[in-house]
Order: sequence, then structure tokens, then C-alpha cells
Amino acid sequence: MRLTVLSGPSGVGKGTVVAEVRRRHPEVWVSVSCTTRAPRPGETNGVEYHFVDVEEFTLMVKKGELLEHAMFAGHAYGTPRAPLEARLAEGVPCLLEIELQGARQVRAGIPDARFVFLAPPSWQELVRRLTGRGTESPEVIERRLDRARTELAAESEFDAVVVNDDVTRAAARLVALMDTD
Ligand SMILES: Nc1ncnc2c1ncn2[C@@H]1O[C@H](COP(=O)(O)OP(=O)(O)OP(=O)(O)O)[C@@H](O)[C@H]1O
Ligand SMILES: Nc1nc2c(ncn2[C@@H]2O[C@H](COP(=O)(O)O)[C@@H](O)[C@H]2O)c(=O)[nH]1
Repeated sequence: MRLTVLSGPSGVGKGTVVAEVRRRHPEVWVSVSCTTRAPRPGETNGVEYHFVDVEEFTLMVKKGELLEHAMFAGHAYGTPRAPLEARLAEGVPCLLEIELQGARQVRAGIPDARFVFLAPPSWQELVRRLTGRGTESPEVIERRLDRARTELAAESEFDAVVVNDDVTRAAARLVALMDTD
């Protein structure tokens, strides 16, 4: 199975590590999720996410178009099923970057995928990264940190843990765990 699922608490550096994997391994296909959250400055529809409204998202769920979906800090997120299934059928190595509830749903449906947890070097460093990113209000940061406690407690559910102490090293460890050859 050439599917790898990367999870980990908000702000740990999942997006940063995935960007490094793409830079070094263009053969890896990274799923573009749908979300109802608003784009951050610099985010483009269809690149970081497909930005949709709640009605569109609900319709996609109803039509079975999402492989998994979950609510996170007040917004819906989900993985479009068709593009992922097409890449997997072609034998392309695929990567999903999703939160814990979604990872659990994927594990239930595709148990032979590889599940990797990206962990912070420390709680203090996680808070520093999430705050330092400067993209969320203090209230949203609190919600995400609350959720991070639950995510960190689930680390043992994953097949492997990669500590994101250094982006290049973490990306190399992730690639070593993926079926990319
Ligand atoms: N190894 C690292 N060392 C120092 N800073 C890092 C490292 N990895 C990521 N960062 C920084 O941490 C912040 C959060 O990273 P990123 O947005 O990639 O996290 P994320 O896990 O994708 O978050 P979210 O789940 O909220 O989208 C960014 O400012 C990023 O530059
Ligand atoms: N279950 C899913 N979680 C997803 C998906 N796409 C992204 N995510 C996760 O949501 C949070 C918040 O993301 P952000 O971009 O608003 O910071 C983070 O943990 C992502 O990994 C998805 O399709 N399904």
C-alpha cells in the first residue's frame, strides 16, 4: 500500500515537513483537502485547500465524495476520495496530512496504509511554533492547543513517530517510512 497518513498536533510543522518532502520528492502526490475555513493570507484555492462553504461540504459528505472528514477548531475538513483512489490505482506514492479523527477513519477503511505521527520536541516548542506562525487569534490558538493535548495522547496508535526537531531531518525520516521506490 503506497498510502501514508501524517498526523500530529496543530503547529507541530506537518505542512512545513510535507512541503520539504514535495521539494525533494516530486514523485510523491499530496492530497488537497476540502475545508470550510477561510483562506489565510497567501493561501490559494486549489493549492493548499479547496475552500468550500458549509453547503458544498455537506453535499460532498452526502454524495460520499470524501474518504474521511472531521471538524477541527470549528471548521470542517475532508479528503476528496476520487483523486486519491486514482493515484493509488496508478501505483503513485500518496500522502495525506490530516488530524486524528480523520486518521482513525482512514485506518478503519484502509488498515494497510502507514500511519505516522509528527511530534514536537516539547510542549513549549509546540506553543512557540503555533503562536509564532501568527495566523490565528489567541482564542483559536487556545482551541488548537486544547485539541493538541488529545492528539499527543494518541501517539501510540500510530505505526511510527517522527520528532520534528529539524525540518530536513524530519522530512527524510518521513520519506524513509513511505513506500516511495
Ligand atoms: N522543525 C522546525 N523548527 C522550527 N520551526 C518549525 C519547524 N517546523 C515547522 N516550524 C514552524 O512552525 C510553524 C507551524 O508549522 P506548520 O504550519 O507547518 O504546522 P502544522 O502542523 O501544519 O499546523 P496546522 O496543523 O495548524 O496546519 C511555522 O511557523 C513553521 O515555520
Ligand atoms: N480530518 C482531516 N483533517 C485535515 C484535513 N486537511 C487538513 N486537516 C487537518 O486540520 C487541521 C487544521 O488545519 P489548518 O490548515 O486549518 O491549520 C490540521 O491538523 C490538518 O492536518 C482533511 O482533509 N481531513
